[in-house]
Amino acid sequence: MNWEGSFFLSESQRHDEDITIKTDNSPPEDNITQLLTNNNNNNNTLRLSSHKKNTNTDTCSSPLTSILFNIVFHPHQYIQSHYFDNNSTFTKTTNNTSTSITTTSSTATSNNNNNNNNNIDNNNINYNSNSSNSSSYSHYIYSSIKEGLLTNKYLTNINNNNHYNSNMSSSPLSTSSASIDDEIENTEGEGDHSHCIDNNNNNSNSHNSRSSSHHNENNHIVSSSPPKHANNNKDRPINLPNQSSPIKHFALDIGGTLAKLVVLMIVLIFIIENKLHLEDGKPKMVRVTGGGAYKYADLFEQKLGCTLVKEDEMHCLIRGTNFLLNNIHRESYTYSGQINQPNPKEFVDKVENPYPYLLVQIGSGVSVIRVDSETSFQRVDGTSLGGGTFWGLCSLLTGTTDFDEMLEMTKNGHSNNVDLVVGDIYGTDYSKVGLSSDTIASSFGKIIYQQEGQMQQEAKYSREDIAQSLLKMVSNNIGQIAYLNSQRYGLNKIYFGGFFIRDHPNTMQRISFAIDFWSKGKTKAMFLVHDGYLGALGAFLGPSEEKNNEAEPEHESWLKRTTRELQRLFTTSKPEVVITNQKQGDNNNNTPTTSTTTNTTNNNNTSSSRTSIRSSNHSDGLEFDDMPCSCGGEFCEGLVCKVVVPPLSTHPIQVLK
Ligand SMILES: Nc1ncnc2c1ncn2[C@@H]1O[C@H](COP(=O)(O)OP(=O)(O)OP(=O)(O)O)[C@@H](O)[C@H]1O
Ligand SMILES: CC(C)(CO)[C@@H](O)C(=O)NCCC(=O)O
Repeated sequence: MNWEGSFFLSESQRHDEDITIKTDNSPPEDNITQLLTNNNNNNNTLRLSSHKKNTNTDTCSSPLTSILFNIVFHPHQYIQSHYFDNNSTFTKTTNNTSTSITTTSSTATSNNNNNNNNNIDNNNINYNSNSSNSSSYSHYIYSSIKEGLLTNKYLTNINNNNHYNSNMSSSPLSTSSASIDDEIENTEGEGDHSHCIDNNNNNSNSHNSRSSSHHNENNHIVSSSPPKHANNNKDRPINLPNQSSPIKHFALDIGGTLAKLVVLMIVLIFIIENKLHLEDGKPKMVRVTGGGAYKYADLFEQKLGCTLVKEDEMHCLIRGTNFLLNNIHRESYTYSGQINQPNPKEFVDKVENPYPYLLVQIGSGVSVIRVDSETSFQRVDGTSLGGGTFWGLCSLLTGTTDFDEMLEMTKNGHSNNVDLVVGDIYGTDYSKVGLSSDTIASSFGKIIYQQEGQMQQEAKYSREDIAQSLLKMVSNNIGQIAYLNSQRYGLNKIYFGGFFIRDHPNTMQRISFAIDFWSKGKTKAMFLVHDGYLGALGAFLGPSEEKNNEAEPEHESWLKRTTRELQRLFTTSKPEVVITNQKQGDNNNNTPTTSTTTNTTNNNNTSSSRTSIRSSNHSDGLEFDDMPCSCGGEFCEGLVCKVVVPPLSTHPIQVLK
């Protein structure tokens, strides 16, 4: 079997595609089972909504939905060739105006009762399927999710009759570069904003079709390319140029939050309906990482009948991070620790040799991983006070369950109303030991005074104060642990990943502040544009496990073939090929002699023999946003062609014990 695929990480989708699924009040595991068992039961209704505005405690939110869908199924070629190329027509009636997306095999009709109201029940789309292949609701859901249209405003009520209630508007594809929210706004209440899609099959060589769009006879925008992304560094897609066939490559990161279960549910429906788990009628493999890879292995195998390839979570995190750092221009950045800086982010154009570095992965819990080279790492520390702690405590103390709402609250709080600061104790600075009067002496330490009627001069605390104090508490603590570990191993690069960060200014500001504070300004916290997707990415990039397959010999791993394809691609588009012998990381000498591990891989080979391929049309320092790239890689914009080819080694990544 070929492991081929591409992925597409779009920051603009990240915040808007999060989905919540609620099925009765059953716990998620039961829902999954129920869903699979009662697949033909019309009463089995799933309700989807964004986690954002949903405060219902029976729901589970899904922060990773968009990326998992993108990574697992995204490839645009797939959507276009497999879905829209199958002759389907979607018609949406909005305020008595009918708009359509024309392909040819199925029909969806929208009966709009009250389009100005975002309540789901006021808008219906009856999705009438007349195609056995591509008319399933999951196709529609998937394409809508992928294009960011299934947000909180597009609450969906689905049952297995393929009757589909939604106020979903617009087409699944659009050439708009506006944010999803803008797009929603533009489409609401107006019937003629839907876009049409033509059937160009975007394979990896179809760079000429990139960003091209025109109006068809109905004056709808006809696009032969995926949506353009806002002129924002974060919105850049990442696309591997090895996508030539429908997806055979799945990767799921099923972590400690409920969210991943929701992803799992949707993914399962999608996989089953489209028989993506079968190849030539036989079960195929699905790559899964995170704790859920183990916890739900049986379920996957029983219900889908496919072989699960369990990828180790830490391996995946490191593989994903290394890939991003080595290949993606302006992936990492620092964030100012000062509040209200006008341009707090400073991007690093390219990390020439990131090793050694410390990765602090903040998910439900926190893992601290020392990465010595592309092939060696060690999980050196961890703390249970992580993203789950903030989420859980904040929920207990403020009554909201919505993560984004919590973060919103942190913006308007005054944590000094609940935190005891040095000034509260000393009345001034404690400068002798370097503590300014506004340094937090005790998180939540002021509450008890307030409750006992002391410190009456202080304002009473609000939910916002609590949320801000909690964020500071968790972030400071993680920052401190990160700093101590960086000192322990003599590392001056600390990268923070995980969905806890998710580009939230307050979170990054606090972590940066903590690192600044503890290192006395010597070390900077580094963040990653694709922070929440390291594990999923790593699983996707995992080596081919089909060692016994004759058609796919071991040395022909997916990574190697991708690399080869890249080389071929760049060679045919006549790039300037620059071979560089890269330097060792600049802080190798800092590695202390107290290190307890032995690196059994040949790091020298790994780092010195790298070949860097550059397309001549991109030089360092050039702005890449939204620029067409002549390398031929779709969406490249200078990202793909800046690829540093990893060594064609056969060693697996080694975990040092
Ligand atoms: N919309 C959201 N809903 C829920 N949690 C969110 C959301 N956005 C960010 N988070 C934070 O992300 C954390 C989960 O992060 P992530 O998905 O990286 O970890 P995980 O894989 O579930 O956990 P672990 O790695 O510990 O198994 C949550 O605990 C929460 O703090
Ligand atoms: C258990 C994992 C690795 C699951 O992702 C993560 O939640 C974690 O690192 N928790 C912290 C565990 C510790 O105290 O080291």
